[in-house]
Amino acid sequence: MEKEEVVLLDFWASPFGMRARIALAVKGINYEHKEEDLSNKSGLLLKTNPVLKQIPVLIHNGKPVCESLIVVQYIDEVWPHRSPLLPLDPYQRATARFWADFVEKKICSLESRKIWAAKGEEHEAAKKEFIESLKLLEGELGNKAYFGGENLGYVDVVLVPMYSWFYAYEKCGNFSFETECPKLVAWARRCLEQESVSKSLPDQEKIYEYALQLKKRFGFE
Ligand SMILES: N[C@@H](CCC(=O)N[C@@H](CS)C(=O)NCC(=O)O)C(=O)O
Repeated sequence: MEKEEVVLLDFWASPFGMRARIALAVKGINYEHKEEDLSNKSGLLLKTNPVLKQIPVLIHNGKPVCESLIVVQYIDEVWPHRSPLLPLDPYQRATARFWADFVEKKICSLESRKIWAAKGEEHEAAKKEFIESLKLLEGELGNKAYFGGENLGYVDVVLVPMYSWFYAYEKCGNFSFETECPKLVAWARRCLEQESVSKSLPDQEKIYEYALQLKKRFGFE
């Protein structure tokens, strides 16, 4: 088999980049990691994602794949034999995609950033909606170890990066995830026992410091 060339354009604090990192780690793929300076994007990023100019971009044998949900699905399809992420059954696949889409709309949305970036009523409303969404996710998790069942699956890979931001959300939002959603916190800790996750997620304190810098930079305080 010819040697594969896999490159990931990434940014350390990005939950979207973390998804790609986890999926590659789960599959055991060797790749070149290129850290982007998002205030001074590389020519390679502009060339490989000319439409959105965002990370992550997975470049597989010279061909770019953009958008983290699509990147994770691509990784699963190209390397299907090791640790499948999406279920084989079409209905279960559709269900996993539904919840990944839910995470995208409710957990990773611009609205949820108001928990750490906004004040007053805006902040309270964002916090309430965010916690309600997490509780719905807890319901979907049920008594399973992972959203994927006994093993890490697509929804786990899509959601768990947000755990690295939870501490920043808690500190800025003045609430406790452990109190609000204990089952989800236990799930996140379980995911972190897997090396593919622990080595892909940055330290929560570092993310908190970064969130404070962003707040200052965008004039939120
Ligand atoms: N929907 C995209 C979101 C990616 C995204 O927001 N990337 C951010 C970093 S967290 C980025 O590249 N920002 C630079 C910019 O928008 O100029 C995905 O899932 O990949």
